[in-house]
Amino acid sequence: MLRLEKLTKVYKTGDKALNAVDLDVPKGQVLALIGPSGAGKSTMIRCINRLVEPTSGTVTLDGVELTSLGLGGLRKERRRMGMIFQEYALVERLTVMENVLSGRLGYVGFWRSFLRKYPQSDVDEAFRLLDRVGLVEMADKRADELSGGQRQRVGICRALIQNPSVLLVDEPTASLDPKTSRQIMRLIVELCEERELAAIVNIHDVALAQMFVSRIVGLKLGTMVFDGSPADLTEDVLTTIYGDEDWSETIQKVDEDDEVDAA
Ligand SMILES: Nc1ncnc2c1ncn2[C@@H]1O[C@H](COP(=O)(O)OP(=O)(O)OP(=O)(O)O)[C@@H](O)[C@H]1O
Repeated sequence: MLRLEKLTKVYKTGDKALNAVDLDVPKGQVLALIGPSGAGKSTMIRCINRLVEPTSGTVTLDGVELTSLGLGGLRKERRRMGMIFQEYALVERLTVMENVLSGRLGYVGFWRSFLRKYPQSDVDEAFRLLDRVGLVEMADKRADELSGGQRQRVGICRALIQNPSVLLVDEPTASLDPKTSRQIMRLIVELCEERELAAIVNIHDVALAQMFVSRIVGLKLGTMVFDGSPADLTEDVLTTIYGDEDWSETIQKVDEDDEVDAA
């Protein structure tokens, strides 16, 4: 279970990016974080693993308070937080297998990681994960030979091989076409269910979020203004989060897409 209590971030510039956010994310739950540009979504994800230091408030993961840890303790706890990024952040000249195994760098010793010599159990797990996401045939390909969707699958495997308890996912589909975006969201949700992982997915595409996750949190100017199910995300709620627009198309699109999927 991931718990945020009164999490607040004020940047040096005076920008109040997060305003006393309280949030519990239980195991196995995938939560979509929506909100306009500048609402504080990236800041929230980065405060959880302390890539950005919160100004006040606490973050607790499975009973361990991350916000009070020193550097050594934080390094250890970061293993339990898998990150998935919009731009994949793969090492282009390394193979798919090497990129996946790099997720184990927090566990293996300095020399092993320097020589890229991983234990056989890690290699076996990497093969299992690649098989699960349909990429086992690609294990020896270089990362720069892959399509966007394939790269994101590698990014997912790299996060999962860490054996995390939570996934922090930043715009996973922003660079992907609509069909691949759905496949990636579906995969993330399925894997979180299978592995009982909590996940926070920062996502701009509201319809995509509604289609796949059971809980949506809306941020506006650093404050949580919505926490509910996709069905509760009405036009009025979207207006509260994003401002005045005609939202009927956005919401309607979900129903139409579901029909296409079912066909
Ligand atoms: N390093 C920084 N220094 C100063 N202010 C920052 C910094 N990073 C973000 N901010 C400010 O904090 C607020 C929240 O930004 P954040 O990037 O978290 O929003 P976001 O919801 O993720 O936006 P987007 O959807 O565009 O990525 C904004 O006002 C932004 O200008």
